[in-house]
Amino acid sequence: MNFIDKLSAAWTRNDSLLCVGLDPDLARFPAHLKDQPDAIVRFCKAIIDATADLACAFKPQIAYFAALGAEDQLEEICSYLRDTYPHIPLILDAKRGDIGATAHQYAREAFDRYGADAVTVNPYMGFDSVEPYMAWKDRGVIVLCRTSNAGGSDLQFLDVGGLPLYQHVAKLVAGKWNRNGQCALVVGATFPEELAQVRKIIGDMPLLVPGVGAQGGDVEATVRAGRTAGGTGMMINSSRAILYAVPQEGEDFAAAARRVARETRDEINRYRG
Ligand SMILES: O=C(O)c1cc(=O)[nH]c(=O)n1[C@@H]1O[C@H](COP(=O)(O)O)[C@@H](O)[C@H]1O
Repeated sequence: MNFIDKLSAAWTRNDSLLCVGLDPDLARFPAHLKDQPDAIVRFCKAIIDATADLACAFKPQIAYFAALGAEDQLEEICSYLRDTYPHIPLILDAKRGDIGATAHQYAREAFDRYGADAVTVNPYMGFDSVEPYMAWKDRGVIVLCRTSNAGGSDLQFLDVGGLPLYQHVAKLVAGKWNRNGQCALVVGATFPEELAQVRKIIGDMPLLVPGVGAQGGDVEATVRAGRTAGGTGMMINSSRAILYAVPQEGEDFAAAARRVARETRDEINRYRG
């Protein structure tokens, strides 16, 4: 099953547009895990098990692993995800961008080494830097469009032939670049007006929408702006707010993560229409 079909099936099966981000930060781990050699694997597996029935996707952020030299732990987590929850898409957040020959190596890393269903990429270097990922026709290529950070406006709002650059990217990716129907776009939940503009341009193409939770994006505004007519079309990502939810009485970290994931999923569903 290709990425888009797998995502559609996960939206339905778990009645969820919530993407759980896996951004493991040892400094924020529970004390009993911090000193364990396999702390990252144990933490991420516990989060995955606690939220798998509430999520439409999982999104490990590669920098959190690579910074610690923990790529082997990322591999183990990815293979656990693929084996245990094969119906849930695995998105590798790597935001890669490079010349074609190098991009091909990044694609091998994402799709062959980690077995990701989709990867995030940066469009700044143009089509020949994105095309190598498309050789894996059953995988998704998720292109940065209007990112969630304030500084995204520095370039993404520049006027290009009468359109802000991010809208130009949306048109390109939904049109010429989407040869195999495997593309999606990243638009931050922190910018619901732009999210609505992008949705108008791209039809039903899926959107990865980070920025609810720790970055303060408004869930209602996000869902109303980004949903498709069918009430889907988005992977709304939350990472830190779920991973580091403060346990209430009787909860461990995984139960707290589950509670916040459920609340977030349910809040999203309230506005899907
Ligand atoms: O591509 C992404 O996932 C991404 C794009 C973007 O515009 N903004 C953004 O925050 N992200 C990622 O989404 C996650 C957001 O994490 P939280 O702010 O903790 O929910 C991080 O892993 C970011 O790297």
